[in-house]
Amino acid sequence: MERKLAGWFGFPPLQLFVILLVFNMLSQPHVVWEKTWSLLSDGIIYEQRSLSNNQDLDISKKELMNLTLCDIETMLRTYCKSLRDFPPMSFPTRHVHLQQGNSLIAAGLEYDKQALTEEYNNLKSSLIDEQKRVLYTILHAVDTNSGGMFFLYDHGGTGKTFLWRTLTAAIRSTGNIVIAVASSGIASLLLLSGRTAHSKFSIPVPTEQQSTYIDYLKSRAILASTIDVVDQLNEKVLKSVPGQEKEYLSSDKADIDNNSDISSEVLITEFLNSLTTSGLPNHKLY
Ligand SMILES: Nc1ncnc2c1ncn2[C@@H]1O[C@H](COP(=O)(O)OP(=O)(O)OP(=O)(O)O)[C@@H](O)[C@H]1O
Repeated sequence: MERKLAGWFGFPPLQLFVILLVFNMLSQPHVVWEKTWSLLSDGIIYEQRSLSNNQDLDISKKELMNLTLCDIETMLRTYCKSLRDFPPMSFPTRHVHLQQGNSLIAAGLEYDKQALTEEYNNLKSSLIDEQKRVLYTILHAVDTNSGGMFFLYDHGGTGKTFLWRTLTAAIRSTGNIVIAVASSGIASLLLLSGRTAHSKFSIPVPTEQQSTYIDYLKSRAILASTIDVVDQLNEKVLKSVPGQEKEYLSSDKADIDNNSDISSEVLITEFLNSLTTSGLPNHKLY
């Protein structure tokens, strides 16, 4: 099970566990948690030691489990979910503050600069001219501390995220901080160490029925549209078109390699139907 968690889709295990929870793909999350918690907590001791600048920092098993649950709870909140939604999953008994100093700054600087420099050079070498122009314009604003607000827009699949990754690697490789935020949890997964804006900046999300999350943020921040927002709008507009809606279904199945770590039970039709892929029209399988 641990090997599967580590291998699936290339997500870090903790993030993958959260995604499986959010998509209700674990029938017994607490069993998976009990069997894999040590894998999920991988990196937390290292993180705590470097945040507290104390390489001898000792963390008990109970504390480590609690810290891991805290991380899971924080990630779930970005999807408006909580560990309490998945009983009998454990809930962190308290928020542990082992960190000393400014943990946000420490976390923002905690990158392998050499690896990032290599990644930057690698990504940069394949940029097309238009991407390079945008990259250098923004890097110039950073280097000269002149500030600015840049909107990058184009059709899906034209390389915006790729450029964003190049920019992030460039800036982080020089020891500067990039705060990667997106307006939805799904979009934030595409960004290196990305979080939703409301989670990162602790923007409260209203719970009144009449006000929606989008309306709330619209009055406070400029949002870039993400694929899921575009899909929602698309659906809304299509619903307002007069006439009867007709849905065409595709027939297909996942081609699972025998040696693959991906289990066929995971790739259920409902999950495949929840995916929208850049460059492909939305679809429904049956
Ligand atoms: N300069 C490039 N060199 C190599 N591959 C690239 C380049 N630019 C983009 N790609 C690849 O093209 C694909 C689409 O790019 P990307 O995901 O960045 O597009 P996008 O504009 O962010 O799409 P969307 O708006 O749908 O999210 C990705 O697989 C990405 O790795």
